[in-house]
Amino acid sequence: MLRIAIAQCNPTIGDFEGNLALHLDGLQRAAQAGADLVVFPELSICGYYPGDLLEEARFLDRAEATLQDVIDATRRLPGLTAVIGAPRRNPGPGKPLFNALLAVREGRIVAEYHKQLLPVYGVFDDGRHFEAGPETACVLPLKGMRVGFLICEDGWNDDLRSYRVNPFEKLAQADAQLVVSINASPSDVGKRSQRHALFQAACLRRQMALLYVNQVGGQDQLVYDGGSFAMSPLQGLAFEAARLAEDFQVLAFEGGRFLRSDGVGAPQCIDQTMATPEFHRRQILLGLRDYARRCGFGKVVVGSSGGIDSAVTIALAAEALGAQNVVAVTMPSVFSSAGSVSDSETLCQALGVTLFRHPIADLVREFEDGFATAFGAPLRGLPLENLQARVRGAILMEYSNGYDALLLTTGNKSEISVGYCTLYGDTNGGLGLIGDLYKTEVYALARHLNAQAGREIIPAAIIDKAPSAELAPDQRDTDSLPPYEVLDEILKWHIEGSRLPADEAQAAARTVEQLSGTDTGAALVERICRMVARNEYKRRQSPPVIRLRSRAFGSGRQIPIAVRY
Ligand SMILES: Nc1ncnc2c1ncn2[C@@H]1O[C@H](COP(=O)(O)OP(=O)(O)OC[C@H]2O[C@@H]([n+]3cccc(C(=O)O)c3)[C@H](O)[C@@H]2O)[C@@H](O)[C@H]1O
Ligand SMILES: Nc1ncnc2c1ncn2[C@@H]1O[C@H](COP(=O)(O)OP(=O)(O)OP(=O)(O)O)[C@@H](O)[C@H]1O
Ligand SMILES: NC(=O)CC[C@H](N)C(=O)O
Repeated sequence: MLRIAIAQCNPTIGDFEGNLALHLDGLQRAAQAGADLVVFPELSICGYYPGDLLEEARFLDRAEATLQDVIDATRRLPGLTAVIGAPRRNPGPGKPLFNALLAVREGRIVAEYHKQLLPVYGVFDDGRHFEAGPETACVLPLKGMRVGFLICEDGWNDDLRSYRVNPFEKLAQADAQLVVSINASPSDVGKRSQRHALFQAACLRRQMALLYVNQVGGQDQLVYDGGSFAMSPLQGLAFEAARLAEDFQVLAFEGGRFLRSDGVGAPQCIDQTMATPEFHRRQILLGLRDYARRCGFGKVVVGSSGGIDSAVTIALAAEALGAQNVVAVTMPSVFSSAGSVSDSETLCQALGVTLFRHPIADLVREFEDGFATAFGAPLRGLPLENLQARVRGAILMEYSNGYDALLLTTGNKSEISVGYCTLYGDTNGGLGLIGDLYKTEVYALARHLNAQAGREIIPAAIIDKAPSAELAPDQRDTDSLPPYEVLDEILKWHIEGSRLPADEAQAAARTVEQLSGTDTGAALVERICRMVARNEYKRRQSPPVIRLRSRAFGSGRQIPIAVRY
């Protein structure tokens, strides 16, 4: 019987002392539990993905020193093999490094495996710094069992056949009984079930069991969800660790089956499935917490308009960081409705968030006068609308500078897509929480947050009011845009396409097909697609948004700005 510990941890890129502490803690706990094997995630020593930090000699030296410290620590823990991830220098031709898995025991490296499949698509860029490892299986005999190793993308080709090499198949040919895969796999809607389906098919096809250990935590716009799992052809999904939280678990493996750590009976497999709004909530909470913590912010500030986007942002921030660490600012102008202030007050009272009031009418008037005096013409129309957003943006950045609070931007994916937002105005900020949610999904999340809290933390008045930027008299979003129910379907069809779940993809395609049946409908679809293309420049200058779907704006989507298309 093999006793295996899963160290589902949250390493910080470049925090070598912190990452060493995570490893030492994992080793200690594994030894105390009598484990034979403890498994950490991909690049656990330095955190995934360090990008061009991998080009810095000091970074690599520190990674090497930390790895050595972990190897040395195993000397004091006889009988325990640790599987860790680290960059390794490539003495041969090609890229300067390997993305390596090291099995270490009693102060020695007993197996070393180099990732063969280096993803260069979406948010991944492994091929930028790493050389592919040799196309051979790495198998370590352990307590009479043959344990084979893979690193993340290596396991994704058994079915997809996107690469010429198939490391999963190679392990089957090498008679591995148990595959141990170390991963840094970011989560998005549907990713968990995609992983399960893909690996379940591979395990069945090759008749091998799998232990999949994933990193957890937020890294810039990406969130890694953990959800490490054990799977076997005999049992299917036998165990799943916590999702979107650190976890440490011990299982036993014998006769092709995963068992409880004491070797008696099947492990308890708690269903970690989440409804979509709950996944959105949990992913955003973890993303914000880790972003703020890693960047050294204890507090955040948000402009509170009395609208749904700022309300959901404030509610999520209060849950992630504690209401005492969130500050909201209401900044009424001459066009603001009474509700913009009173609804902000009700919201902030319900959440326990401090609300400051900073009217902007006088400031806007000063700008108008200055503009007319300097340029000889009055400021009217869109420039005047944008000025209000920019004055608010400047005030929020003043607060951010003055009180060391991270400014959260409140844009949703619908408006970011079509550029319905003011550059250097409401796009100001360091991080966007709901920028990967279409407006209709923001409403769903608001309702979910209320249901979760068991009370109206987001007042019904905010959920029920017609969306308005309140930058001109009686303005409604529908003056410039189609209703969000229609806009969102067009955008989902255009931006997410086949990456949507089948039912959503069909609904979006159906809406676009119906619209395209009339001249005005077809023109609308065309106009929206053109708006998306024309506003790439705004997105390029906007803050990162927490990624919730595979096609989030940001690092995984590369579209040139200065194009005619
Ligand atoms: N290709 C390019 N590369 C780099 N920069 C480029 C550019 N094209 C324009 N620009 C610059 O961008 C400027 C235009 O962008 P910008 O100043 O943002 O202004 P613009 O996009 O013209 O207007 C903002 C829109 O967002 C709406 N809005 C504002 C605020 C809040 C909300 C809401 O409900 O959330 C909606 C507002 O009603 C209006 O429809 C140009 O004057 C130019 O300086
Ligand atoms: N009166 C205001 N006081 C404070 N902040 C404001 C005010 N109006 C707008 N903002 C800030 O600018 C952002 C954009 O707001 P706007 O009302 O123009 O559009 P929105 O995208 O519908 O957002 P929301 O649903 O939050 O109103 C708001 O989320 C908020 O952060
Ligand atoms: N780190 C990696 O190799 C990630 C790629 C992989 N297909 C995933 O998202 O899970």
